[in-house]
Amino acid sequence: MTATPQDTPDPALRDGEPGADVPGDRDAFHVFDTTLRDGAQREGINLTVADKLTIARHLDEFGVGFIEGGWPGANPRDTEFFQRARREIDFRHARLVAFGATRKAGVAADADPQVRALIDSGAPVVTLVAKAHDRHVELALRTTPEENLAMIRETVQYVRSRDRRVFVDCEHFFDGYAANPGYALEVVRTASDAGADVVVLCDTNGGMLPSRIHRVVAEVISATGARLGIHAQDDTGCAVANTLAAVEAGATHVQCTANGYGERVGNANLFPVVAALELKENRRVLPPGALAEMTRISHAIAEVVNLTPSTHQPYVGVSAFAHKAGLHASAIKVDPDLYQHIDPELVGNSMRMLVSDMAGRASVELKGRELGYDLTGQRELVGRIVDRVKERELAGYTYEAADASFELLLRDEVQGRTRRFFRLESWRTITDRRPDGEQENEAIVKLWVKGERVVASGEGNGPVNALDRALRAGLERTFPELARFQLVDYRVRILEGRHGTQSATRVLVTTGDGTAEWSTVGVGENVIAASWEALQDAYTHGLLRAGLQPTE
Ligand SMILES: CC(=O)SCCNC(=O)CCNC(=O)[C@H](O)C(C)(C)COP(=O)(O)OP(=O)(O)OC[C@H]1O[C@@H](n2cnc3c(N)ncnc32)[C@H](O)[C@@H]1OP(=O)(O)O
Ligand SMILES: CC(=O)C(=O)O
Repeated sequence: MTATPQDTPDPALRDGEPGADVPGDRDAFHVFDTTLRDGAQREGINLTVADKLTIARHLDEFGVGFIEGGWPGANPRDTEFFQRARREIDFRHARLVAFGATRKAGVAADADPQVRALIDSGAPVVTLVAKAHDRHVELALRTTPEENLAMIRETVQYVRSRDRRVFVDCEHFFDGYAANPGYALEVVRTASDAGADVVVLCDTNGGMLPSRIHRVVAEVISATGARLGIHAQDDTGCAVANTLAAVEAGATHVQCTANGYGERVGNANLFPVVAALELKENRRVLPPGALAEMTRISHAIAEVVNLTPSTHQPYVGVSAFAHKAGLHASAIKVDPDLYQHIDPELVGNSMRMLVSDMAGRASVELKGRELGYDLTGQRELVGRIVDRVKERELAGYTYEAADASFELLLRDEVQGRTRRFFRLESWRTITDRRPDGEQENEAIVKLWVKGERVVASGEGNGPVNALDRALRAGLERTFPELARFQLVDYRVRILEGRHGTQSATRVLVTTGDGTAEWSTVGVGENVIAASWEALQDAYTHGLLRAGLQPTE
């Protein structure tokens, strides 16, 4: 076959770092990311080429060793990704990996268009997925066990002959090993002897538990001497544990995805895996300083895939170091280590205190400190704040999700009086359904601002929007800062469903000014009253943030 320009790996990726085969690297531990291939197999993720390039940049910056970019030749998007990644990304840490299958049964490797596409991608590393379970060979490939071994051997040899480094993903390895260990081991030996650098044992159906993974990995190393990797799906919720168990048994290559995205319920989550290896096992698997960027990188990738970051994700979730229970806070006041497994800053996260009806004095004192109030030694004041929080939470307020409303409550107690930028005389909303079916919403607010009575009105697409506009109209002349405030999020919850439409309503509002966001809460007999209260707190907090002093 005549050599085409793509027959050699991209020159920029060929020699030295980052490159194809780097002398000495064979012994290094591999952090292999497959967000762009297996992660993209998650329901609900639909990445453009631009999204994939952005994620690849984030992963390279984080310091993973390998980025599996997709399956070139399977779809135009993945093919284009490899062309553009080579041109547009100056990889500092990672090597780009093209994923594909072994040659088809009965077809020569160099004549199989899917295998050619792997070479044409220009990627210096190729992962070949191979069948390791004899039942799959028979039913899915519809070929003989011997032909499957030949498919693996010849495809690895062909890709090696084109100067690519090869990893072989043994699909369904653990199930195959349970059913026919002799054949599964033969697959590993065939791949390794043909020149695969790493033979990756895959728990494709994700049904394994850590003890089994540990035992099998140890047995395969002892029977074959091959360098092994692990690829664990998360169907039992054990993918991270399974990955760590494989490493403990001798695997030196871990395949993971950012935030655990992947087929069905997902893959081993990259972030807890690398954090465990670095912080618990004391293994250096990332460049120095990378771990401290982990929370930022995790959230940035979630943003690109357009999924809300999981608040409860280990290490990087916003709740990962959030403390709600009063007893915890009282110990944390003495030493944060008493209720935290690591210092959150090691992974770029931070400790947060939550104030709720489960808080005690220590929670309020620590939260006060977080907000810039020193409440040390003020037992009576702190006790009063705790009591008010518990009373208001009983009435339906929730302060753990509304820091700004809590800060106003705390400020009022510290100052011993309530001062605001405006005082409400009354508000009214009117919703009309016209005969033509259109709706009109209007609101009127009567306020006192700096000693003056202000009457303002507003129209909106709903009564709350009209009320918000009327409030802004009444205040904007005195407080032009309000123009910067934007409603970022608005959530309504009915508190006592059993009362139907008469239930109490809680509204949570998040407001931003382009530099920060803050959340406020309101509770009322209806959604408009609750919204008014949350909006009032939102504007008050925003004006305080802007450095203004309340007068009313
Ligand atoms: C466990 C994993 O997640 S592996 C990754 C799976 N990812 C994907 O499937 C996403 C991308 N896939 C695709 O776009 C398509 O499936 C393609 C382009 C790869 C193939 O499409 P098609 O040619 O239409 O085949 P189809 O998807 O119906 O079936 C897969 C074929 O690959 C064969 N195959 C499956 N595994 C292997 C293997 N390890 N080695 C060789 N051939 C294989 C199957 O036997 C089947 O062959 P057949 O077409 O002769 O029946
Ligand atoms: C290769 C792969 O994604 C799997 O076996 O799950």
